[in-house]
Amino acid sequence: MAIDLWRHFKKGLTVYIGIGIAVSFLSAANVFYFQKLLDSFGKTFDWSVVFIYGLTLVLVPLLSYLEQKPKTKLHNSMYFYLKEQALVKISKIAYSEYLQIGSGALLQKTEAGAAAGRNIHLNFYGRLFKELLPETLFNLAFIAMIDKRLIPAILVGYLVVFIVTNLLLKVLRSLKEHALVSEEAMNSTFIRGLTEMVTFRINKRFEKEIAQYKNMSADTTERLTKMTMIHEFFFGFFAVLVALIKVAIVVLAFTNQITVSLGGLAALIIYVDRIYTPVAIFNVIFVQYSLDKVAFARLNEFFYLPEDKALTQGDPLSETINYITVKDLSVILQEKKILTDSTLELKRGAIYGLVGESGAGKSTLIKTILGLYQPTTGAVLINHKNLAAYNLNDYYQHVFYLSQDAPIFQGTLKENIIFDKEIADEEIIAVLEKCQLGAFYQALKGGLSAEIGEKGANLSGGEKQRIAFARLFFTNAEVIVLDEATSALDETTEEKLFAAIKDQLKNKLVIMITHRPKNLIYADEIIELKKTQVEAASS
Ligand SMILES: Nc1ncnc2c1ncn2[C@@H]1O[C@H](COP(=O)(O)OP(=O)(O)OP(=O)(O)O)[C@@H](O)[C@H]1O
Repeated sequence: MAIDLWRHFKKGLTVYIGIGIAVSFLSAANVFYFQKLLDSFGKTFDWSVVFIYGLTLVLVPLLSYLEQKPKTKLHNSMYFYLKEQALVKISKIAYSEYLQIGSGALLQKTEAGAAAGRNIHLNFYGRLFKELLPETLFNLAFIAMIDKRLIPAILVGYLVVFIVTNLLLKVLRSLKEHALVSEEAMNSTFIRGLTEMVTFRINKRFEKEIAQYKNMSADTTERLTKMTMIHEFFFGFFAVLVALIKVAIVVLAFTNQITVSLGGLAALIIYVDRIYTPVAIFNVIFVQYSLDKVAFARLNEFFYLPEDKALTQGDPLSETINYITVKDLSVILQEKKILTDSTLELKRGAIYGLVGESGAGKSTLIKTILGLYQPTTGAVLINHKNLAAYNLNDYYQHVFYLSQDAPIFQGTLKENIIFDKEIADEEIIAVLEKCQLGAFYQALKGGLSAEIGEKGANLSGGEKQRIAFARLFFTNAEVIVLDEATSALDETTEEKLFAAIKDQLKNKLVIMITHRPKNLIYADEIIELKKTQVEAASS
């Protein structure tokens, strides 16, 4: 899926470019009528010329003001739209691809890519079509109306300006490229430092990290300063070049080598600025464009990553899930055999305790049952029909899953328990009591609206697990998957929690991964997973 900003912002871009073309035309026409006025000075007085001159003069600032609205709208919405699309992509991306992208790197990629996408469409192509091209063409057309013979000389001027400025900009480009690379490296060091506070502090890594950041920042500052100086030199140099052309025109006119009226001469001097400035601007924005293209291409690579089509395609699943069968299942991930020929028969109404040494593949088995990983061979059957034939979004209506990683997200306590369901506060509070979180809730400032930090910072591991567990009371799913969901709880709390959820688990198909043999008393059947093989054992 490539992002087509042209199509999405067609209306805004058309208005923006349309107004720009009108402004360019009116500015060029204004000089033309100014020349007419000068040439008729002291001879005739034509009201219509004065009127058009005045009108072109007044309309330019008016339209320039109106242009600010589509421009500002596009500037913000293009950037936000690209980031919104990154969220849409994450919602559909294949799980195995998702695992390969680091969240820090993705954050950087989307920030830089969204800004680059906006620059390419608005600041490069937008400016080219609304300003640079029309300004050049309209002004050339009006110059031709003064004297056609000037056009070839102006075109030679273009060539000279283009070649000279291009040479300078090659240096600018290489500097910008290096500055971008060092800025990226700085950002990763920065993000790493902010997110890995505890690991870096205990391992005494911060000193090195800060020194590294300091060095990089000095280096980048140096490059950015150099870049600005070349920028400024470029515009200064360009201004001298245009000044020389203006002097040449005056000399040619005064030595009668070109025949031109006084008004024509004044107009020519103004036109020279207007026809050469777009070349200079083009050269500068082209350098930025070629760099932005790289950042935007990187974001597009992310947009092209495979999506999990099974999320929306396939048969609907409305009937209750009574059976989950794992049949001759093998899973290979990154050329590593994780599961081999595993076979299991699971029924609704039973709790299955899934055990096995660390790395045996318990989570991988669960994730394959959840449709996150695809079987390499064999299949997962839902009510005796291949899971691959079903639409996963429908399947997830029937599934409740607590992962072994921190299951808390940034948001309020209430959101973390019921997501966007509508449930009375008293009901939620009663569930918190059942989940052994009564005292925690009483002490919490802000109650259910209290903000819980990213990944549940400020909460103990056990509190996080119990909050996530509270979700179980608000689900209608008949398949319950608990992946070491109580590993951080002490035995007494865990016992109380299991006693409280007993009724919730009745008539459900429950798969419970656990490393604690004691927890197996809750299981009707124990499944022992050995490395690369699943074996069903008796309860
Ligand atoms: N996406 C992946 N790509 C490659 N290898 C993976 C992937 N996910 C897991 N593995 C590997 O598969 C093996 C099984 O991992 P898994 O997490 O399923 O084991 P587990 O039995 O749940 O372990 P634990 O009890 O420690 O949580 C491990 O060796 C792990 O490194």
